[in-house]
Amino acid sequence: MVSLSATTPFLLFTGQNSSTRILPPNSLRHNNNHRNIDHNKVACACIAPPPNFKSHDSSAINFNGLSKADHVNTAWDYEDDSDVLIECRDVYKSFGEKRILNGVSFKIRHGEAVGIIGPSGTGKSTVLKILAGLLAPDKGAVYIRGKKRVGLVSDDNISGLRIGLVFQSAALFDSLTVRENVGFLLYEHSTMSEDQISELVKENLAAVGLKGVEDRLPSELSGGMKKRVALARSIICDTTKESIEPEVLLYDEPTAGLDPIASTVVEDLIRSVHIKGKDARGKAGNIASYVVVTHQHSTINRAIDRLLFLHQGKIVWEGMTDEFTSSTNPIVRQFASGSLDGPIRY
Ligand SMILES: Nc1ncnc2c1ncn2[C@@H]1O[C@H](COP(=O)(O)OP(=O)(O)OP(=O)(O)O)[C@@H](O)[C@H]1O
Repeated sequence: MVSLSATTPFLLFTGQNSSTRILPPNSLRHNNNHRNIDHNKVACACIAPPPNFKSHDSSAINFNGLSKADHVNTAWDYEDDSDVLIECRDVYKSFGEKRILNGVSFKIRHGEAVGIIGPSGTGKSTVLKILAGLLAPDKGAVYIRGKKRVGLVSDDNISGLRIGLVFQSAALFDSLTVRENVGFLLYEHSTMSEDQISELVKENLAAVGLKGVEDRLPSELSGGMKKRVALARSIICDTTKESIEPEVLLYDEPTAGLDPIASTVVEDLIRSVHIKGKDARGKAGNIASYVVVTHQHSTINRAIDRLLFLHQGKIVWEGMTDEFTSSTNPIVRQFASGSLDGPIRY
C-alpha cells in the first residue's frame, strides 16, 4: 500500500502547464483562519496539454504458460500505440538489497480499467508510485503519452496527462472541511472565484453521491464517505480552462477496510467516474483510464476489466478479468487458491 497516512496527505496532480512544482506555502484563499497544512507534503505537477488522441478497446494478452511470462514483459509493441496513455517499460526497483521490481512492463490505454493484483509485498503499490512519479525506477522508464518521464513529478520534464493517486487512507486534510478538501487544488491553483469553486465542489460531491456534507470535517464522516470525498477531490478539475486534458486515476486498495456494502458503493463509483460510466448525476465520467491495486474479489469483479498479475517482480500474467478465474496458469491458480508465497525471494 502507499504508506502515507490520512494526516500526511499528498495530492498528486498533473495539469496543463509546462512546469512542475511543489505547492507554495500559502493558504486557502477563502479562509483567513488558516488551519495547519504541511504544504511541503503536497505536490502539484503541471504539464503540457496532450495532443488529440483516439481510443479503441484494449485487447488483452493471456499467457497460460510460465515459459511465456517473459514474453508478457516485452508486449509493448502493439501495431497502434496512439491510445497508450502510460507505459511502464522494463522497470526495475530495489529498496536496499531487496529487489522488488525485476523488469515490469505494461501499457495503460485510453478507456481502460486495469487492476494490479499479486501476493502481498510483491510491489503493487511500488508500481503505482512509479506510475504516479513519486518514485523513480532504478532502471527502465515510464512513458507518458509516448514521452519518457525524466525524474519525479517535482522535476520539470514530465508531461502528457493528469495523473491522480487516490490513497487507501483517503488522505484528507483533517483540519479542513469537505469543501476545502475537495476544492483544495482549485483554491490554490486556479483563477476560479470562490463561488465557482464552491459550486464545482458541490457538483463533484453530487457525482459521488454526497450531498450537504460540504461543511463537515473528515472526522464527521464514515470511512466510506471519506473515500468518496477523496474520489471527488481526485476528479474535480478547472472547468474554466479551454481544454481539459484526459486524466488517469490510480487507486491504491480503494475498498480496503470497508464492509461489503460500502465496498460495492466505492467500486461502482470508480466505474461511474470513468468515461464509460455515468456518475450519480447521470453524466458521463471524465476519467480516461484507471488502475486499481486490490486484493478484493468484489473490486476485481465490479471495477476492473483487465488484470495484470505481478509476481516476483514481473508481470507473469495479464488478461481480461473473466479469463483470470478460468486460467490454467499454475501461478494464477496458486494465487487464486491462496497458497502463493508473498514477497520476492532471492
Ligand atoms: N520506501 C520503501 N523503503 C523500503 N522498503 C520499501 C519501501 N516501499 C516499499 N518497500 C518494500 O517493498 C516491498 C513491496 O511493497 P509494496 O507496498 O509495493 O507491496 P504491495 O504488493 O503493494 O503489498 P501489499 O499488497 O501488502 O500492500 C515490501 O517488502 C515493502 O516493505
